[in-house]
Amino acid sequence: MKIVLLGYGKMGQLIERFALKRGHEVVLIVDEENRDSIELEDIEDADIAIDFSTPHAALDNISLCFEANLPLVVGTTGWYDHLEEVRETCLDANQALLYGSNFSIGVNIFFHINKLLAKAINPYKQYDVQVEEIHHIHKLDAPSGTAITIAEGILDGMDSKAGWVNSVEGSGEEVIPKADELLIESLRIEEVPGTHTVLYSSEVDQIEFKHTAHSREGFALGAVIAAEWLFGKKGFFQVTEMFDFNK
Ligand SMILES: NC(=O)C1=CN([C@@H]2O[C@H](COP(=O)(O)OP(=O)(O)OC[C@H]3O[C@@H](n4cnc5c(N)ncnc54)[C@H](OP(=O)(O)O)[C@@H]3O)[C@@H](O)[C@H]2O)C=CC1
Ligand SMILES: O=C(O)C1=N[C@H](C(=O)O)C[C@H](O)C1
Repeated sequence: MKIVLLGYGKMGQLIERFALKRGHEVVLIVDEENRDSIELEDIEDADIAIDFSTPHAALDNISLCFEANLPLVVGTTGWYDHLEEVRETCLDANQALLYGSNFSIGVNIFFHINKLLAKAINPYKQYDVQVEEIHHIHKLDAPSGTAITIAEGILDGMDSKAGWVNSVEGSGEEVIPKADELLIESLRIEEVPGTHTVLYSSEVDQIEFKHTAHSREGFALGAVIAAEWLFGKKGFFQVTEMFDFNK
């Protein structure tokens, strides 16, 4: 496939490496410096775009790809407040977009088990639940997109929680969750690639369910596989639709 990379930071550069390894061609790299000079004709002949840019840039990049009829994989997080309007535009204009807060296979297995775990614990009201995410200090958004997906999975399965709230360690803002609010605690430490933990606590014990990324490689390879999966399709997809863990 001829790939346009939107964003060429930590993830964009790694995705290029995996794309080339899997026999694809990177035909254009777009970053903050050249974004304003990109015209529709620069990207129209490509097969697919992969966006790992910034929460602020992602929406503009999505519009550009829709205009150019270019299918798009979006790994960027922090824009999900606009998810519904993007979905409608995508479907109305007969375009193709696949997004995901996390493209690693391990985290997608984690998402699946997280939902099952929440449903299993739901009848046992003595357990309270909390999510913790740890990332590097350069991360622009909080909570992480992955933590939001995990929280949504828990809210789906647990009647005792109605929504989530976020607290960022060291922000100086104290967040005390109400009984029906799920706390997502965000920590920013050095160069941590991404660690997510779900904690169920009762007076007598604690259950910890944890995923630790050792590097960004799983995310990057997953994004290239997602582009291969999306190629030739039309519609609005989530990365979770690529997997069927019930087979
Ligand atoms: N879904 C997943 O599996 C994963 C998602 N992510 C998400 O991906 C995003 C990128 O992460 P990461 O690579 O670590 O971040 P980086 O900050 O390393 O890279 C972001 C890149 O985007 C560029 N950029 C800024 N504005 C634009 C624009 N308008 N158009 C195109 N590119 C632009 C920046 O350019 P410049 O340097 O010139 O400013 C930079 O090269 C984040 O939202 C992160 O949360 C990260 C890992 C996994
Ligand atoms: O910014 C990152 O680095 C990551 N972002 C994604 C997120 O917000 O969940 C995925 C991964 O955890 C790394």
